[in-house]
Amino acid sequence: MATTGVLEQGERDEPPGDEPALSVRDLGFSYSGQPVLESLSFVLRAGEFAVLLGPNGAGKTTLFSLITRLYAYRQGGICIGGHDLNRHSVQAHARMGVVFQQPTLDLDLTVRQNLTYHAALHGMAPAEARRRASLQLARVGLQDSLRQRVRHLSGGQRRRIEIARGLLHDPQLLLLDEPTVGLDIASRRALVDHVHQLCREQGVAVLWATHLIDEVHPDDRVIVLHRGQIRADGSVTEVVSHAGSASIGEAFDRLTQGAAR
Ligand SMILES: Nc1ncnc2c1ncn2[C@@H]1O[C@H](COP(=O)(O)OP(=O)(O)OP(=O)(O)O)[C@@H](O)[C@H]1O
Repeated sequence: MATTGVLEQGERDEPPGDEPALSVRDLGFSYSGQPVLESLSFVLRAGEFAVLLGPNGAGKTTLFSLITRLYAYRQGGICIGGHDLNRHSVQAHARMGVVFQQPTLDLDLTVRQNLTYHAALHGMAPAEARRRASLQLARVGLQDSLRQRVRHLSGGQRRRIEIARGLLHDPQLLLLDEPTVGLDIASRRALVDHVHQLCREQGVAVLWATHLIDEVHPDDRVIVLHRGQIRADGSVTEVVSHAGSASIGEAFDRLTQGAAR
């Protein structure tokens, strides 16, 4: 089970470069005194694809809200590329891309405008922004859509554009919160396969949150979250064996006491 190696956090301004893409240490969080995350610890290495698998209400979005600093945490720590999120948030977030559960593209702008606007927020010069937009769009197979208005694209294409946007500033870590919501089965499968390929080709670490068991690939690392606690963390084989089950679906059911059904 992959639960070791969490960093001593916030000790350095410039990490040496071999730091984990993401390290979460003893993280806890409550809404109005009601605990929703309890002592979460895990480390995500460069190029690793991890599925954060949890039923509705497990705490996946809350975890993402802490990593993106929508909410502040007081218990535990988060480091991105070795940068402590509370102490060096600008450096930490420069190394992270996000695809939120709710789409956030401007439908009335073109694909290029959406991407270059985001690049400007990251301080990129216009020529560099255009170069990177073309590169990332080609990687998601949408190089011909630059001048199209987002409103005219399909749900699957829009999600790919959000992924291209998340990768525009060449982050070490890509977070995706239930990115297949609203897509049909074929588009879902294509998107999952596609992000696996990006992960392999670009070496970016991916944390993919979902409650859908069929989005787990056989070689993935799986972190099972239930009621704010990590119930298992390891390869598919390890999680299945840990739960004493015959398949990852059965293991998920057992570890979440059927909450996923
Ligand atoms: N703003 C909030 N105020 C109070 N409680 C909240 C708030 N947001 C979420 N919760 C509660 O925190 C728990 C975790 O919710 P969260 O949205 O993080 O889970 P999730 O795993 O992302 O679920 P889903 O798959 O349904 O999005 C749930 O019990 C939820 O009701």
